[in-house]
Formats: sequence, structure tokens, C-alpha cells
Amino acid sequence: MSSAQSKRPLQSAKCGALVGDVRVPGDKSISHRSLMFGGLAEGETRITGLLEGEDVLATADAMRKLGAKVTRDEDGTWHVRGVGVGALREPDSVIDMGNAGTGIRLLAGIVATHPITTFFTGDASLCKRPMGRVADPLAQFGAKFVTRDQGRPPMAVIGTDEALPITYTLPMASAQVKSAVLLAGLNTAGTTTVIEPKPSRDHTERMLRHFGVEVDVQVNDDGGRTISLTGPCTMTAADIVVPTDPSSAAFPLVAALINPESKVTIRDVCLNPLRTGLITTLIEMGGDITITNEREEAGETIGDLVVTGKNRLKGITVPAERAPSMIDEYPVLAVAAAYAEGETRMCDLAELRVKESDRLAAVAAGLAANGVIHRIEGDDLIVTGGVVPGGGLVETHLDHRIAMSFLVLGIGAEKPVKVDDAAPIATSFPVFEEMMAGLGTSFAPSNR
Ligand SMILES: O=C(O)C1=C[C@@H](OP(=O)(O)O)[C@@H](O)[C@H](O)C1
Ligand SMILES: C=C(OP(=O)(O)O)C(=O)O
Repeated sequence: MSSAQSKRPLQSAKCGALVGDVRVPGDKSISHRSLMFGGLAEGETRITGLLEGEDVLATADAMRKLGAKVTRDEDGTWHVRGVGVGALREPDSVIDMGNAGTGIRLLAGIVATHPITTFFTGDASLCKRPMGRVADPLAQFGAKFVTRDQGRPPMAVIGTDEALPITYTLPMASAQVKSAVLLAGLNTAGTTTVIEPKPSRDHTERMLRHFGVEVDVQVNDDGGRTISLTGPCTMTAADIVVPTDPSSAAFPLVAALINPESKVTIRDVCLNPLRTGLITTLIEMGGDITITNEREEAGETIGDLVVTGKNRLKGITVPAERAPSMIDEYPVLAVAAAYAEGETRMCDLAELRVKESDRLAAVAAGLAANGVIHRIEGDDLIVTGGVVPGGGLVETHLDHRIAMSFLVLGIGAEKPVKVDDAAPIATSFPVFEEMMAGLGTSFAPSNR
């Protein structure tokens, strides 16, 4: 895990055309869930394409501590022997979830309705993030929580074996909160229902079905969804092929679009419609992106993205409703906007304030350090594109997406862009630097 002692400064300088054919690592959301659900199922789940990033490895360790047998073959296939819903073991030590918000929040849901006490901690970033958003609904099942001030980890979850089912309307668009509630419902007698006013990524719903759980999803008149399951549920082991991560594909995608002579193919990207907001937005901005070879694999739509830099991007307004389908992509969209003609307005980004860093503040600071004109109005970010002066130092605050986004900013800037710490990139995209170098970027260690 990253720490102040092991900061790794890196800089990115202007480079020529990016050319190549790449395949980014497995999807982080699906990888976390495959290990958790495998651990809850009866039988052995085989996982191929798992993201071997720090966040997901923390979940693998957590599932081991909770009693599942998790192993990896030399060829990269993972095996999870589950214990069955209701049969998790009380961990005999604190579970360290590192930097992983998805990991800690979904696991909190799982352990909340098991008769065990679980202690969670994480790195300095995770220990600043709010857990009240999951603790509040999970307490309604009958679980008890002890956290630091303002619901921050370390956090103890005292689970219950007499859980009462709940109906919960999400106060914010959050797949993590939705998933925590549904996962608590697995070991609860009766029907657990989540109402989400805006649809968020649905990997939990899809994968629960893959493990044999009946999940009812209704689309509401306002476009939101009502999702229910009736417990106690039995889950049956099922093999998983993890598709690649659209949130990681976003970096070579934007890099190619802002670099005029580029031509890059990104293979086998997960094109789940609740994850493709960035692609829609970049196409609206005039980006030359073609989707080829579209197909269904393991319950998800997959396709190849062929991207060129031939069109100069144009500023647009990105509507608030689109935010859940591209929530992790705003930092790199802000980078695309810095090179676009005119103004790009990104609406309603309040949720960015509670990610690995306050991403709204971190993006604004990074743009300011590199001479990019921008402003924040309420929860909207407005960026005016043009020539990017660069030359600034960006603080990444233990946030992988801030680090990768500003390294992409550097590839077209007049002066190199430095990030103070590239170490957090290993949480979600351990081969980022190698892959980007293969396309022609010019990243180099920096002494700050
Ligand atoms: O459920 C998930 O796998 C995730 C949900 C999103 O978080 P929120 O639920 O907080 O929006 C996203 O930012 C995170 O990277 C992964
Ligand atoms: C927000 C993110 O992840 P998490 O919440 O799982 O830490 C992310 O990967 O951008």
C-alpha cells in the first residue's frame, strides 16, 4: 500500500502519436464481486481475467479471513471455495481494505447479517471516507456499527443473525450502497428492497443471478429502479470471466483523442450500458471512436474501441443524469476538456467529493497548477480548453484516478506535468505505465 514514505513522483512529457493495440486489465467492480460471491457460494468458483490490483487483492485476503479458500494458479486463474450464505467465520484479526471503498462497503453489507464481529481498517484515504451511507441502512437490519467521528473507518461491524428485511430508498446514486443492502438481504428472511432514483452500475444484480439468486428488477416511471430479493438465499458456485475495465480503458482512450495523429485499439472493453457515459460524452464532443466486434460474454456486453485523434474535441454540457454511468471518469474527462475547443460543463459532481480524494478539489488544483482555465459553480465543474501550458506539480492524495488523469494531461502539454505520487495506480491498473509506454507516451521518474 502507498504511504508517505514510499511516494513515487512521476512526470509525463509531450509525445508523438500514440499507436497500438491494447487490452486493459479486468474490471475492478466485477473482480471484487466475483471473490465475494464465490466466497458466499456453495462449491468452487473459477475466475479468469481477475484484476490483480491492490484493491481486489485486499478483498481476496478479506474473504480468506472470513473463511473462504482463495487460491491462484500460475496461469492466473483464481479459485474460490465458498462457505455458503450464513456460514462466514469471524475473522481473528483486523481486515485491512487498503484503498478500496467498494471492498469495505460491500463487505460491510455481507457481514452485517452474519452473527460475527468484524473490524475493518484501511489506508489514510479510506480512513477519511464516509461509511454512514452503508451503516445507516445496515443498522436497520439490526447490525451495530462503531466508527470514528463522521462514520469514518476504522469500523467495527457487529452482525446479527436475526436480521429484519428492509425497504431502502437510496439518498444518492450509489452502486456500493445498493449492493451493501442487497448483500445484507441474502442472509435475511423475507424480502429486501432497494429503490434507486437514478440507475447505477448493476454488476451486483447481474452476478447474483449468475450465482442462482432470484433478483427482481423493475424500472420505475421516473427512470429509477426497484430491486428486490428474498432471503435466506442459497448461492451456487459459478465460473466468472471478468471483462476488462471501462474505467481503465478511459485513460488510453482520452490519450488517443487529444493527440492528433494517434490511432489506438482497445480490446474487449466491458460496454455495460451503465458504464459507458464517458464514451457517449466523448462521441458528443466529436471524438472519433468506433465500437467494433460487439458481443455478449458472461452476461456483459463487450466490444473493441478503435480511437483516433483526428477530430479536435469540442466543449459540451454533460448532463447530471449521466453522472452515475461515468462517475469515476470525470477526472480524465476534465483532461479531455482541457484540450477541447470551448467550454465543457460537467454537472452535479457532489459525489466526487467522497471518493479516494475530494476529486473535485484535486482536479481543480491539478488544472490550476498546469494553467488550465476552469471554475467550480456549486457542484459543477467548468473547463475551458485550449493550449495546455503544463509545468505544474499535481498532488494525487492517494488517488489512482488523479495520478493517471494528470499523466494523460502531460502528453500534450507545453511543459511536462508531474504527479507527486504514482504509487496508488497499483490499486486499479498495475500495468498502466507499461501499457501507456507501449503506445508511445513519455513518462519518467521525477525528483519533484
Ligand atoms: O459498486 C462499485 O463497484 C463502484 C461504485 C461507484 O461508487 P459509488 O457507489 O460510491 O458511486 C464507483 O465510484 C466505484 O469505483 C465502484
Ligand atoms: C471510487 C473508486 O473506487 P472505490 O470507491 O472502490 O475506492 C474508483 O476506483 O475510482
